[in-house]
Amino acid sequence: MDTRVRLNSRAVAEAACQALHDELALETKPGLVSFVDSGSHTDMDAGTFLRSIGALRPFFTTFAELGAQRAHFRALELQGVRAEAAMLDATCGVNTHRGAIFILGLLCAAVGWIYADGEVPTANEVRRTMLDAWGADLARRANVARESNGSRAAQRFGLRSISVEAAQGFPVLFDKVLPALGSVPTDTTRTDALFAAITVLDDTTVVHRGGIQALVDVKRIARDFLAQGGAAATGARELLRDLHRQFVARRISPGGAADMLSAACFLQATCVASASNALDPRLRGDDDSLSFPRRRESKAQLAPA
Ligand SMILES: CC(C)(COP(=O)(O)OP(=O)(O)OC[C@H]1O[C@@H](n2cnc3c(N)ncnc32)[C@H](O[C@H]2O[C@H](COP(=O)(O)OP(=O)(O)OP(=O)(O)O)[C@@H](O)[C@H]2O)[C@@H]1O)[C@@H](O)C(=O)NCCC(=O)NCCS
Ligand SMILES: Nc1ncnc2[nH]cnc12
Repeated sequence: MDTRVRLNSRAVAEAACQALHDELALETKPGLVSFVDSGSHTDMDAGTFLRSIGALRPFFTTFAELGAQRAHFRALELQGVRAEAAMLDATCGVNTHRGAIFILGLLCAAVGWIYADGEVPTANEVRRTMLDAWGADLARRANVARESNGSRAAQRFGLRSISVEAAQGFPVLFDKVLPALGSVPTDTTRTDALFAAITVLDDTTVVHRGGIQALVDVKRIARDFLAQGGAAATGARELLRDLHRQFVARRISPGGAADMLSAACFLQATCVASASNALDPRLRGDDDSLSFPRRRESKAQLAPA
């Protein structure tokens, strides 16, 4: 009997879209868009995000397949540029998911790579695969200045941009946000995971919209929130509503932290705690999905030059 695990790239993409939906659906996120309101944003609402998620689904499928094919970073980059264009097309030019495309694109590709090895992904393995396969390219582009809000803020204040986070293997995501989300995510743990991201992330969206003092303030606010017991504490609902009002009054939106939450939800759904755990049957490739023989070479050797 063939016991190899196979890649179902469409199921990986579905997990990515579900993760984006889970983040959107979480209510009373400070300054962020949900089904309740548009937070600090005047140019987008939940409908804008839903259109964006719908447009991104096929791109996540391709990211997973590119990873399975051991694609060079340049191919991922091109796919990311195309996904951004599709997002802007679906949202009439509004940036809903630029950060999420970058992070989830890399994670989908790493998950695809691991399935192509005939293995079940664990979070550690996803991180290691991403760095082994594309770490050198991520490092090379990490400090390249761009004409973007994020890059300008990072250069001006010496911040850890999304590109630096990626080059270092997303330490905020793997070391802070994913553990805070826990093995059985609930609205309480999703909220705490979001705040865990805010405590440490140099969120350039916050800086672009509110200045550097806003970043200092939101990190302190998030630390205080968690120190008081987080979303499970008595009175947390009221406190969250109050924080939401404060962020909206200052037009602050921690969009980068929201992307970290989506990425953690994706990892939680696609990865097993250890390779011996049972695999979510939806992620098994039992239809026309890609199937690959187990490879023994190192990932670095398999990556095209
Ligand atoms: C590498 C790119 C993602 C470009 O990144 P860059 O650093 O140049 O800056 P931005 O163009 O500003 O985009 C970065 C987005 O990442 C999120 N983010 C911010 N800080 C961090 C951080 N420290 N770590 C991780 N992630 C972070 C954030 O995304 C969220 O906020 C967006 C909404 O913000 P908003 O203010 O409403 O909109 P703006 O357009 O910025 O402002 P206005 O004009 O409206 O006022 C929302 O998208 C959230 O997702 C940052 O926006 C990338 O563009 C790139 O290189 N792409 C090419 C593809 C590629 O290479 N792919 C590789 C494989 S996947
Ligand atoms: N819910 C949300 N609101 C605003 N910006 C975001 N970026 C990612 N998710 C977001």
